Amino acid sequence: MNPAIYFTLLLFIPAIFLFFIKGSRRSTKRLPPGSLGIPLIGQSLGLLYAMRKNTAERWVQERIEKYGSISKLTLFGTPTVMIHGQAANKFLFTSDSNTLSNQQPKSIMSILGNRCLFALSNDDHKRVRGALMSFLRPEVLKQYVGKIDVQVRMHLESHWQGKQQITVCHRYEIDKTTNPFLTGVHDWVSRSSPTWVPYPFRGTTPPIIRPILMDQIPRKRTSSQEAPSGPCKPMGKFYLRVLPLMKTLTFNIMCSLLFGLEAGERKDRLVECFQEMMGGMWSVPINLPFTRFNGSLRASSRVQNMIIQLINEKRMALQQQQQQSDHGHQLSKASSLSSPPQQQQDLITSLLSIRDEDNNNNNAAAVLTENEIVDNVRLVMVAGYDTSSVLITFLIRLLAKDPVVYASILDEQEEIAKSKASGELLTWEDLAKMKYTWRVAMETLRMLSPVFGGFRKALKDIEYGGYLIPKGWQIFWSASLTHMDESIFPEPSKFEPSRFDNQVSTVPPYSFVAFGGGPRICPGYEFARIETLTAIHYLVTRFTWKLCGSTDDTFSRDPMPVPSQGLPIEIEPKKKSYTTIA
Ligand code: HEM
Repeated sequence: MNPAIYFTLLLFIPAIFLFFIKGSRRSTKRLPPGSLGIPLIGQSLGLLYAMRKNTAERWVQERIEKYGSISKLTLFGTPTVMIHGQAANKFLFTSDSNTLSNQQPKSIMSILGNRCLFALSNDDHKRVRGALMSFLRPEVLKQYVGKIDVQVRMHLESHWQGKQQITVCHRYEIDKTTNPFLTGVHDWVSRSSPTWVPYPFRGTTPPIIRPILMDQIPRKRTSSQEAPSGPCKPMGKFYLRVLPLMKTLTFNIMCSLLFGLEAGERKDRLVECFQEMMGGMWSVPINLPFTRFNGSLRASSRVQNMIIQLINEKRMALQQQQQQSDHGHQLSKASSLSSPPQQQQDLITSLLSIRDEDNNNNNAAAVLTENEIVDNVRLVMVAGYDTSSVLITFLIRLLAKDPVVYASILDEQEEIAKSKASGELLTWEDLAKMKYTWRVAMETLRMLSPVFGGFRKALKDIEYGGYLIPKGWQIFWSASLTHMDESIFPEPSKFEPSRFDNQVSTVPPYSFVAFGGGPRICPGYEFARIETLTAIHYLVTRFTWKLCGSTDDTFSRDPMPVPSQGLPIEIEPKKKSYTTIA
């Protein structure tokens, strides 16, 4: 044989050998069982329908019974592998960033921006997350317990206090010239914040004995809303809807801690834009002038402008502070990421203050770009708003239905309240004493995780559980099924807070995943804990409540759990309240 041909063949033999080996290996890997369904649509509608109908857990369970703990399907336009269980969670939360990346629906990513944590990986994710944690870590957050306490009390004062009964003073015909928003016949309702209520209220029967729901009362108030004279008489019970109220509360806490924004016109504008932005978060990402997605994108850019304005103001304030301190003393520089001074500041100021001190000079570069601050402040607002409000809402429902849990929580909270002077704020140490209350919260999250699950994307072909997950496919995990696994949580349908008596030793790793796990585990855990415990403390020590309407456990997912009608309750202030509003 010609030696040239001989050597060429010799060179190709390993490549040919590798090709066959690789080919034979690939052929041993099978795609998981299940059907991809109709292209692009697949099983998306089935899952969304089940979420709405409060049967999502059953939907996932049925798939597992049919195909086992790993199956393929199509969700939201992408071929997907659904996996579940403790081992699956470990795989998802510990795989390196060359194997899996985070994956979120397109609508969410377009609204939140491409520099938010959801979109980042590797070093960028570490750097930005580290910066956020410099504000969200417990050692820093503990300074803010008092600030959150003030927000909770203000909320109760304006939205709960005096809302047990409505009193109507006068019935008025309002014409367009008096108030263009409130034409027709209205009742003047006299409470701590008087408002007009349309008459006849919802239908033909007299409004007198009809329950009036908080958000059905017109919001617009004008100078024409002067209190009319005349005798007032009680007109019936006042119902509060818990979920919208808890959303208001968590939003206010965010505004105060993230932006240093307290009540006022600016905050009201932000609420409006924020709510519009949230409206299209899970919408079909079709960007046409009349779509929900489009409205949400526009609201998101208005929120962005407001955050940029706040950034500019806070940057100027920091520069002024810096000039003053340059005259006084030198700031100590201890670590490579210098933390902001340990005085209270908001998240934006904190993020602006973090400098990369590797270059060791006064003009060290900021660790985050302006875009990164905007996108991540917006992400924190979204991630923290829907989740904690849902947890507090479902705790309120539980306390109305479970007298044993209620009595134990009340005992714990009254003990703490008794140790405080009137009007004294709660402290970090007080929260540490609320052990039982937090166990109840954890058990509530186990049985009803606000975040149903999430997605990751395979960055290369992965072999998992004997099957192939091809590169580019997404992986879907659901918290609830591991939470209901009886080999991990015996009698999973029983509400048993003692499962969390000593979470580290009693709950195996990667089994309780309401906050996710691994490098992307929720950084807002402590924040959520402080808000929840503070809210429950003041609620149980100052009010009693009972559920109105349906008292069963139903809710729908949108995608967060929403109890029927937002959970209407009837409240009664306590005669003896340990904590008075300062
Ligand atoms: C009961 C309350 C909460 C629950 C159940 C919850 C749950 C979760 C879950 C499941 C994830 C996804 C983890 C993953 O993909 O592996 C997450 C991520 C996140 N959460 Fe929370 N969360 C809560 C409250 C909060 C609060 C109050 C904040 C902010 C103050 C917050 C900020 C975030 C952020 C920024 C991420 C993205 C983290 C990353 O990608 O690195 N969360 N949360």
